[in-house]
Amino acid sequence: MITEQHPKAVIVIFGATGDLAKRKLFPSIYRLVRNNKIGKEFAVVGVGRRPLTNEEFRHNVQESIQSSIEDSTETDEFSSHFYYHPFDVTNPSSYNELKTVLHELDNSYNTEGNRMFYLAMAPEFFGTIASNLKKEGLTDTKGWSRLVIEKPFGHDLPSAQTLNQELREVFNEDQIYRIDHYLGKEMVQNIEVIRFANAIFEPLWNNRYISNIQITSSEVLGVEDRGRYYEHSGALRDMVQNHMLQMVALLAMEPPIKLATDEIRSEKVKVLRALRPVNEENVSDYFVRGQYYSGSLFNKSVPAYREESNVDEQSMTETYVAGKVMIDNFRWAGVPFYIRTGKRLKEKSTKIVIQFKDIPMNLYYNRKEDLAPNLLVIHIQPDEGITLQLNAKKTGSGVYGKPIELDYCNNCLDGINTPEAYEKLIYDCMRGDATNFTHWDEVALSWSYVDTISHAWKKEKAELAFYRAGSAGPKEADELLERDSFHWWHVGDDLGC
Ligand SMILES: NC(=O)C1=CN([C@@H]2O[C@H](COP(=O)(O)OP(=O)(O)OC[C@H]3O[C@@H](n4cnc5c(N)ncnc54)[C@H](OP(=O)(O)O)[C@@H]3O)[C@@H](O)[C@H]2O)C=CC1
Ligand SMILES: O=C1O[C@H](COP(=O)(O)O)[C@@H](O)[C@H](O)[C@H]1O
Repeated sequence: MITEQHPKAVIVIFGATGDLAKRKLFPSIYRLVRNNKIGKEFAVVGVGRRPLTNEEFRHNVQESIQSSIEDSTETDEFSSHFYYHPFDVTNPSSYNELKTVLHELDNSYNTEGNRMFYLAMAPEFFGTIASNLKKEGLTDTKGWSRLVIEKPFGHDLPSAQTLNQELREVFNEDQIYRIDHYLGKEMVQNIEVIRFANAIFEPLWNNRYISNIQITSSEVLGVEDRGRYYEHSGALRDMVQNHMLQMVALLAMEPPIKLATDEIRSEKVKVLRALRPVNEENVSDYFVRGQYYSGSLFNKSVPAYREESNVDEQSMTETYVAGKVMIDNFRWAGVPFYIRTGKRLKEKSTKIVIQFKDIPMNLYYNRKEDLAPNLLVIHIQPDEGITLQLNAKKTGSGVYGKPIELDYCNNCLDGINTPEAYEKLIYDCMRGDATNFTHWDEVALSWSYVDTISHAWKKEKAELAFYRAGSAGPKEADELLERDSFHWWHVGDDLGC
């Protein structure tokens, strides 16, 4: 049930001394308060093992929100809603004390027994925390109890199934909010509106008019201090299994009968069910994996992946993936969805390009040149907007055409400060709107698609395409499209913001 504005709750953050809490969660809660999305009826309890006092914890919270502060007089009031409760989450006896704390805060902040348990910790703790919450009665409350879990949700289908069973012993599916922060991004949410609110696109949104769709998510950062995690994950599990396949699903799904959580999720599930499986024999026809070697970015030398800390010097982990995803259904048969994502690339950019088929005959364009295709570009980040590439008459005499771009920039408009993905998702969870969280069926189907690829790669150890840090990725990713007579588009670099 979606509740109205100003939801009330006690938010328990497990992992409150960690990186995610500091960089994303505290600032997001701050912005929700500042923007009057949540009122005074909330409290946050941080859990971690470090022995901090409430004052020290509040100081950390204040530090983390520095860049979002508009009025510094508000920060003491804001941080006074934060409490710290140190314990080791594997110790069952500590949960009873937490229960008492939550009960007191429910009363002091009039939160009506509503509780959000946010697991910002390594996934091996998820099952233990959930079962202790139940055993010690923290979920027995007169309000709602919701569990928010961070990725990774398992590392393959069997481990995800085990984790899901553990969680489902305590929480129903509709109490579990699996975060995919891409679903909180403004322009990812805009995909549905662009598609379903525009008469000019929806009739063309199929294999009769679209030749291919390209989704690129490129990063400048390397693995930073996450080598230990990333070695077992790689770009396929870290980005493709979740964010990239979610974008594919949103682009390819049928219009839902209404904008309700279950309807949208069920349309996404149908897309994931229609993904053409890749197997050991054909994996190299569909997917390329790469790893960066040393190079330079913004005039600074950067090391190879194999030289990063906590990374094996013979590592075969992919830091780059390019793939051709086929959706075998009526709407999309024959239309490749090309995806690519990688670390240490030359720019930070997430973009979707929809390339329409050429018109049947070229009357206007310079005959020696290829006709410029119509492109619809959805700029996800850092710029947010839409570009439509059309053909228009070249000024002057003659009947020559030239490609022109119609740009709309979402984050250039005065006064518009796009909310952070986490800000929106925390708010959605507090209001009970699970639309932009992933349902178990989506997670399971994505894992089963990705698992066959990683099994195939394990067997064929040799195929790893190396690319220079600071480059656009391995040439093998270009060849993947060239085989289909396409190429990656690099369009509308910025929207003039
Ligand atoms: N950081 C990011 O940008 C992103 C992170 N994630 C996911 O979010 C989760 C957290 O990531 P991140 O914040 O980076 O991790 P960190 O390693 O920075 O933080 C881990 C947190 O867990 C706490 N912790 C660890 N063991 C215990 C224990 N036994 N009992 C109580 N607390 C414990 C630590 O507290 P203490 O040391 O005080 O015990 C710390 O607060 C991970 O699942 C990660 O994959 C997902 C997307 C992005
Ligand atoms: O989930 C993850 O996403 C980030 C990229 O997110 P973005 O919002 O900056 O595009 C990625 O760096 C990280 O490895 C991955 O775990």
